[in-house]
Amino acid sequence: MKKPIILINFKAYENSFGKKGVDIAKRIEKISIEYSTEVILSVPATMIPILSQEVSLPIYAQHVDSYPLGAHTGSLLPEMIKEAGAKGTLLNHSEKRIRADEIHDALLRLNKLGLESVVCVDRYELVEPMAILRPTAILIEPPELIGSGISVSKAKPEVITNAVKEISKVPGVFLIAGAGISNGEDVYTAVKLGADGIGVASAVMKAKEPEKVVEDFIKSGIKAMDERNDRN
Ligand SMILES: O=C(CO)COP(=O)(O)O
Repeated sequence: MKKPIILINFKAYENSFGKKGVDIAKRIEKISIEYSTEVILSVPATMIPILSQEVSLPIYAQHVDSYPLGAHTGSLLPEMIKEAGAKGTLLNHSEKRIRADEIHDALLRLNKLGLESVVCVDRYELVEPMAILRPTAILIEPPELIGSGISVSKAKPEVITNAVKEISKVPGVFLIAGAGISNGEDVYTAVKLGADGIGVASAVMKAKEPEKVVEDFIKSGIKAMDERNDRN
């Protein structure tokens, strides 16, 4: 993953899929290329094949099941998203919680397949226990702020600073902060507090000009990383 990490969760908005989904992905790709950075798009499963072909950005699923291949109707398995072109997946988003044993099993599979993984947690006490299962990154999001327009950076900066302390115990796992991220200032603050980047959905997916919002995020993330002397 490239810092500052900007992860956009498409969720299931009306413009998350179909032609509108491709259009928004392409607009984000254009901005990302302009700033020589990388924006991760976590998209509905149906969009993985087309977006993996049409845009050069890393495409993630939003969830995978941990069942083995076989008789499991309706399942989305790590092998399937890999074959569809995904580079990784979110796991345990607050809108798609799974059990700890399922997270463990899914991570084993994903790591074996060479897929990246972002495990979501709702509190800092879960950062270290999840990080030792070796995901690529942990995404910390207080659920009450998700979709609120009030950012974790402003409303609960201590969630980020505590999570940063916890992640430092497990070298090699990135920390992403999210929930309510709305503007460049929110991104700047999150990164200055020690996060490797941000996760966002509504501020981008509901925007009239999503590429402008993403540009503001990228510029602010780069500025904060440069001030930390920590950009790669
Ligand atoms: O859930 C989120 C990203 O995974 C955050 O959602 P919002 O950016 O809408 O608060």
